[in-house]
Amino acid sequence: MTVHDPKIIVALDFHDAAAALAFADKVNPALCRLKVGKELFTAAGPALVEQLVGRGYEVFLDLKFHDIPNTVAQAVKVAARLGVWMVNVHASGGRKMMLAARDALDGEPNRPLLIAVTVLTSMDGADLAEMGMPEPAVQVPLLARLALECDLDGVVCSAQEAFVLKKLCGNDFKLVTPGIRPLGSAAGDQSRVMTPEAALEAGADYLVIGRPITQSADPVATLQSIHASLAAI
Ligand SMILES: O=C(O)c1cc(=O)[nH]c(=O)n1[C@@H]1O[C@H](COP(=O)(O)O)[C@@H](O)[C@H]1O
Repeated sequence: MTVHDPKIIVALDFHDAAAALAFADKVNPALCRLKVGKELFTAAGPALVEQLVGRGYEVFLDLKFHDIPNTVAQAVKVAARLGVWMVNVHASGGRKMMLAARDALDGEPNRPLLIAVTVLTSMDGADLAEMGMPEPAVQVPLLARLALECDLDGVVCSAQEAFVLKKLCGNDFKLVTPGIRPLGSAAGDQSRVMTPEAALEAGADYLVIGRPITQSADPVATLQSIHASLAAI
């Protein structure tokens, strides 16, 4: 099965490079993009990212940078030089941090998409309330507007917020949505979840899917069956 501009980003949350490369060798860049997050990057580092890029994959480097502006700016610049397609920061790092990250990428020959995490999909209203923050329906649009004002390319949010954010931030502002759960799969630690079909219908541009694919008995068949369900929309 070949998919043009695949919407599915598979989260390669593996302990080591061998497991990640074994998965990458079973699928192909026309079928999915790949995400390298904190677990895999801590284990395998930039060399693994470059290997995946070398195999033709568009790689989302998900290290959710959140630090002082200069530190984050330098980190996203180094990420750009690894050849990644997308890199993220935490929107709660604030305007100055996001502007510094954005400026640092100007002039990079291979500028990755720069996106900001709004509220983690593992969190619900009660989690935010005990940190003195409003519910996701309020906090996510607030942080998405801030990211838009800083000229970022989009945000990570729950698909539950996608419909509102597309209206608020416009069609070109990319919505990257984890917390995707096909019917019947366990939510695990995710709180704000949606099925792949509902997420796409709500306006999500990219669906980040990890365990429902990587921990299924046949990951490639699961990925293909999710694609088939999306093609029917
Ligand atoms: O930035 C992310 O990718 C991210 C943001 C967020 O709010 N929630 C979230 O789950 N993620 C990542 O998306 C992936 C979801 O994986 P599964 O829950 O296994 O599908 C993980 O790698 C998370 O680190």
